[in-house]
Amino acid sequence: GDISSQLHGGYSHPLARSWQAERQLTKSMLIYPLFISDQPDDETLIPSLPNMHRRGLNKLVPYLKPLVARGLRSVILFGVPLAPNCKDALGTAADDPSGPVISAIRLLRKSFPTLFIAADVCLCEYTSHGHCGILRDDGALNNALSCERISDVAMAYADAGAHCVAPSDMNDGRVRAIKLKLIESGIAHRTLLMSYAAKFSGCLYGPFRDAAGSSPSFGDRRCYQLPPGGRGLARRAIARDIAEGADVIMVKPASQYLDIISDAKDIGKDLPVAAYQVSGEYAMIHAAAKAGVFDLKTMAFESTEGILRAGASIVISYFTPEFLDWLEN
Ligand SMILES: NCC[C@H](CC(=O)O)[C@@H](CN)CCC(=O)O
Ligand SMILES: [Zn+2]
Repeated sequence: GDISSQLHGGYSHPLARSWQAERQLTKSMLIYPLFISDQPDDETLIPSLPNMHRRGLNKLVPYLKPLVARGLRSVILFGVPLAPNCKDALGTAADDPSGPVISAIRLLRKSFPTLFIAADVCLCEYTSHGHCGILRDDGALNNALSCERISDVAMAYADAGAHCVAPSDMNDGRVRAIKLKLIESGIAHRTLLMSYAAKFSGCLYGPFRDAAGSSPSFGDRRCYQLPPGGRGLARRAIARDIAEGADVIMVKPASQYLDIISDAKDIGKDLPVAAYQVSGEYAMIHAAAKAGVFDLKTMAFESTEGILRAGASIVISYFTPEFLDWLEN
């Protein structure tokens, strides 16, 4: 055939193959999720999430010290309130000043001055009903009350010193509500707003819900997380959150939604796009590797390279500790 039919020469050498990628995975792209227990000495393995633990305040610094030394740059905090009867219809415990997330923000800011600390903002870990907001009598989310409450929780985390607040609730207009309060209180200049803009309902969050005790007590999240087929809705939600002041747009889950990551980069070409490889994706890769389908490390990289290829430059990944080692060698 003519000369243009010959491509092999462009990627026959390993270095030339690496040049074909627009983005390479680096340690600074990784955000590591942490489950913070309200029991100070807790350090409990999470059966459904291989190698993941929930940890109390007394166990956090010793655990993170070697990871920060190996290049950990960022964490995102999820509270796991275990105290009996601490959950109510408003998720009051979410912004308890002595609660797990606010205490951990203060502790980590003090202990690791260079660590970028993001706080997930939602109510589902703290509400008696397990939904990501405040409910109406008919069981649907009360949008106005939920945005008011979510933005209050975001403010509490930002006031405590979080570098980033990340609303994962999917209430309409919560990004605007948070941004307005950040501006009004004069801390918008030091707080990054990362929106879970396109977050889909589905079966990939089970292990997380086991870990965080955040399953809905009735119904599901199909009326506020996006329908898996809703590409247009995702594009509209991404455009809306950018207009409302999001500094980073996140897509979640990741591997089953690479087209959405690509859309997010297309719509938000002037913003960094993040993707969250969720608990179900992570557990599935571990299960398949254990079953001998593929090598764990190879698939951890291959799935993440696909997420980067789609347009993400930030990855929330439970593989972060391993990547710190794998990227070193
Ligand atoms: N606020 C929703 C939490 C949501 C899971 C759910 O829908 O219950 C995600 C946390 N942001 C789950 C993350 C994961 O599965 O890893
Ligand atoms: Zn939630």
